[in-house]
Amino acid sequence: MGLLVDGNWQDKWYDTKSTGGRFVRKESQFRNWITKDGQAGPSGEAGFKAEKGRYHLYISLACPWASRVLMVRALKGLEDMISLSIVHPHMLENGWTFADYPGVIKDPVIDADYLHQIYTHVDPHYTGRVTVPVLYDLEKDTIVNNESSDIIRMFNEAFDDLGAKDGNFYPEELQAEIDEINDYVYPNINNGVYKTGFATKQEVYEEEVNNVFTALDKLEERLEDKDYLVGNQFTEADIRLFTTLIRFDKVYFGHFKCNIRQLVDYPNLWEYTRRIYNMDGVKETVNFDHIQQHYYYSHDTINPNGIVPVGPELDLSL
Ligand SMILES: N[C@@H](CCC(=O)N[C@@H](CS)C(=O)NCC(=O)O)C(=O)O
Repeated sequence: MGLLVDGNWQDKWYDTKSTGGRFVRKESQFRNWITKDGQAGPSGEAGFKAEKGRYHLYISLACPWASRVLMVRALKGLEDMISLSIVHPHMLENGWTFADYPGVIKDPVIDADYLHQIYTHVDPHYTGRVTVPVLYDLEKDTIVNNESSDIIRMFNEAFDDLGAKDGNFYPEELQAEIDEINDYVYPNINNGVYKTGFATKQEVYEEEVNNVFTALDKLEERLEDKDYLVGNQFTEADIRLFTTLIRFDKVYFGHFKCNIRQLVDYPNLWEYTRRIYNMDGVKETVNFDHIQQHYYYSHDTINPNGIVPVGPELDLSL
């Protein structure tokens, strides 16, 4: 685990000392948008027109943020238009790597050993964390964007005229409600499990774990008489919640000590998770081996011996 400082890799764990035991996530730095006509998107510069074969995606199958992007790529049928690299599940002293492991897909750009080389390839003085997902422009040889919430919005529509599958996960009439639920789910659940697991003070942990379960209780209620979070149709809000929920009992319950209840104890949330898991193309984006290997083996401050648990067994059938 580490970061780049002026282009130099440093092996360092997250700093929670300066924040009173709290994990504070940094903003992603590459924020350009692929658009239908190459005009600038909501942030960044123009010049990234949607074209088949021009863009490449780096992901980790373990990562819930990268998995959102992989999921939308599958749901929109973009596999033949946007190529893919998958990193090794273990993120250790060199960060994400392309070392051999079942499921790893190597880097086509510079045959990098480490993902941080892709970051310094486009910016030799980059300072910051080296995260997945990364959306790369093979034509301009640069990173377009490394923020999953942006990338899923571009995939939702930018390739529609080039043969992407039907389906709009951010329809105009539901945008306000989707934004509102995202603003609740992100701090309390998506990032809430990380704030719980990475807390280095008891009182911070307790505050965060209670937040996570208060939020799960609320969502359980919300799903009492509906199948999806917003407008009773499957939207981006569900995609963003799902990639955290599918990891919940396998890693967040044990490894991150989010253990007041298991997800299987919530009838509505558990059925909802299974419903989405069984949608066309979704289960292929979920790899429990990479998920468990990553968290339990990479975070040696939390689990120093790197023992990866065998359970729990999950029945994800409908
Ligand atoms: N806000 C980013 C977060 C991405 C992120 O933190 N990814 C994790 C993997 S789950 C990562 O690569 N972490 C490496 C690090 O923090 O050094 C997004 O949503 O794309």
